[in-house]
Amino acid sequence: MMSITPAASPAWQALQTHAKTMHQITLQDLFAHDEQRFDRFSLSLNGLLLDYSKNRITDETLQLLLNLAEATQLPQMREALFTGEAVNLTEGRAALHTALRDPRRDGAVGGDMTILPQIHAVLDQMQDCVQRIREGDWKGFTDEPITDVVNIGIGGSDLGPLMVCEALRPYAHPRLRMHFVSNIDAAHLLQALAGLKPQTTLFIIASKTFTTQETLTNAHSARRWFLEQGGQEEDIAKHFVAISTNPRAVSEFGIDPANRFGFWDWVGGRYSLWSAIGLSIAISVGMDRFRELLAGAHAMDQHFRKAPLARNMPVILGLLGVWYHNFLGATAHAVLPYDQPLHRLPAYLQQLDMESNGKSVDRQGRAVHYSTGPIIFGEPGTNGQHAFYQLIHQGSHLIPCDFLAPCQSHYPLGEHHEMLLANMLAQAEALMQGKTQEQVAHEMQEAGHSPAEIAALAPHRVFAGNRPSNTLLFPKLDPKTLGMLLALYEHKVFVQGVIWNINSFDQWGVELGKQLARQVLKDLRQDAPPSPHDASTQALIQTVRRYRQSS
Ligand SMILES: O=P(O)(O)OC[C@H]1O[C@](O)(CO)[C@@H](O)[C@@H]1O
Repeated sequence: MMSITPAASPAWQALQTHAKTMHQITLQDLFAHDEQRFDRFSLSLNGLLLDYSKNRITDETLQLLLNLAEATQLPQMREALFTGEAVNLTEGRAALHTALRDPRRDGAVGGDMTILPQIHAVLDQMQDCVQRIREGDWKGFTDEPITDVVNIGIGGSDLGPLMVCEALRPYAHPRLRMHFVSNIDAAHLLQALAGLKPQTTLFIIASKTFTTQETLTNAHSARRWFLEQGGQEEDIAKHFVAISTNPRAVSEFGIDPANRFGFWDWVGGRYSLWSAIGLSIAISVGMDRFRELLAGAHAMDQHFRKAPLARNMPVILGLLGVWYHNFLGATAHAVLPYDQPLHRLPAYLQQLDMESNGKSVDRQGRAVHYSTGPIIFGEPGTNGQHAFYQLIHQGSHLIPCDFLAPCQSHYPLGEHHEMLLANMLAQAEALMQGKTQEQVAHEMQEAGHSPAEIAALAPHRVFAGNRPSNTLLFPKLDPKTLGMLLALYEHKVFVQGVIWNINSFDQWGVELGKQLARQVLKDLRQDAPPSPHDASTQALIQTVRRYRQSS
């Protein structure tokens, strides 16, 4: 573990010096002088290709970044992650999501022989439930098969399962419709329930803690809806299952203990789709596909654990992010899937990355004096092109981008997919190459513009270029590939957390708002006595009370 801060290490300082020279060199120059650039700066694993050649790096940059990884003890921390050390030190816990996708039914995880049998027992329990639902043997209270599954959860108990169910929709069971309710705004629950029949609906209450306000409130409202629509108390067992580490709270809610799928405190919420939290995924695509998803993640785990740092995909992605973020002044990172089924990937990655690395205190509790986690945003292409790409191309921020696409679509239709891919490749090229004032002037001249028009308009049409991106290409978005992709990002986030010497596995920053909301909820009641708030919050509370009184 680092005793000096990473920024004080010689490796960090060498990168700072190097960054000054790299400010003078453009990507266009780097490509012009190096025909082997793609070969040297690309990696592939089981068909997943990472092209990182369009980054503002040289061999020296990479070497210096690798030195930083060694100086911050990345190899040792990586081993600590896989062997179940308490890497989440503020909560005194391991972060063993990698064990969830370990295919071995027994054996040791860091010396512990109990973990793998427990994981596989829950997978077997899931398999039984999934099979019964998919084959129509899990019957509702009128003896009809289940047609609709409503996952009630939030954060990691929603974003991962929802994103994967959307991504793998081509593999979905034709009878089963999946619904996801996360927001405490009743619009979400009521819209999901509209049109559902209680006798053919199964609710999955997904909450690691089973104390989360949004999930518990939605779960109780769903339970009331079920009873009001004709279900009886004794039918709850057929229509409600829970996924939680908290058996007591599950029983108190009234769910049959046999319908609880457990997991463990060493599974972080945002790393939990591989656990029973993935039940909705398994119901939708089947247990074999769910196991393929796990197998893909496991393949990436093996690669991350064993490949040399210089040829290691998550390490390379993590180091590139550190390079831009800490040495070239980037503050954001765009994730741009050119695949509509991956439309929730950016939202999922927001939690994975920003909840993990949005920290400003290091592992020793000291304030950090360097930037940590970037702002993650994105949308599927080509939609994003017509929204925020303007800023990426011509704005004043440096925003490294990840482009992702399958080369074959599950939805072949005319030339749609070729057009989609052409747009993605063109965007990455445009960001890198840009367009000079001379090129613009020449084009305008050819189009018949006058010299005055050219002088006035050309500066607005110039693209500086030199804007970096990674491209991830794969044959098709199947469960295994998706598993690899998601584990790739998990490990990238881990790598960055190690370099920044922060704990990527806690999330204390979400607590204060939750705590204050309890008091504000009381204060919103019409007859609430005044309680201390700042003038702004006080006035807003009064306004809400006034507006809620008027019809
Ligand atoms: O699964 P739970 O315990 O309901 O928590 C949901 C989410 O809430 C958080 O704790 C943040 O509020 C996330 O980390 C977690 O994924």
